[in-house]
Amino acid sequence: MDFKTADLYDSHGESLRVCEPIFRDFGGRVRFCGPIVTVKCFEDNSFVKSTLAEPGEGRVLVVDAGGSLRCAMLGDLIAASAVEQGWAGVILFGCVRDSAEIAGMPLGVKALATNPRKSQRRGEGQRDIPVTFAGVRFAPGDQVYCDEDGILVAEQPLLD
Ligand SMILES: O=C([O-])CC(=O)C(=O)O
Repeated sequence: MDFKTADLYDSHGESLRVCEPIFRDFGGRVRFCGPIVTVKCFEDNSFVKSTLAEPGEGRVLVVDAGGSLRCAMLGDLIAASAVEQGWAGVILFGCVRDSAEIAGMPLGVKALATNPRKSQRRGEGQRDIPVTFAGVRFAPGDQVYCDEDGILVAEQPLLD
C-alpha cells in the first residue's frame, strides 16, 4: 500500500475531508486505509469488541467514543482479535491501553491517549451510523486514508 496523505490531498484537495490533528499512532502500522465501519459508544467497549471479532476484510473501524479520556476502549486482546480477523486499523476518538503490545501488532491504531483503566461492558452502543469528531464526518462505506501526517476521508476509493 503505497500512498501519502499529503500527495492525496494535493491530487484531490478539498473534495477530501481532513481530520483535525488530535490523534497519536499506537499501532505497528502507521500507513493504512480502507472502507469505514462505524461504532458509537461511551466508556463501554462492547461494540468495539464484538465488531473487531468479525471478519475485517481490510476495513477500518472508526469508533466515536465521545473523546473520553477516562478509560480505554481498546487493549491488546481486542487488538489481537482485529489483527486475526483482518482489520486494517482502528481510529478511536478515545483511549487505548496495553500500548506496548499494540505497538508491535500489524494494525493501524490512531487514538487520543492511553489510560490503564478499562471500560465497562453494558452492551450499549450503536453500529453503522455516521459519526462526527475531529471536525470530520465518517459515514459507513466512506474510505479513510491514514499515515504519519494525518487522516483523510473520501467518498470514493482514491487508489487503484
Ligand atoms: O478488554 C478490554 O476492555 C480492553 C482490553 O484490555 C483488551 O482488549 O485487552
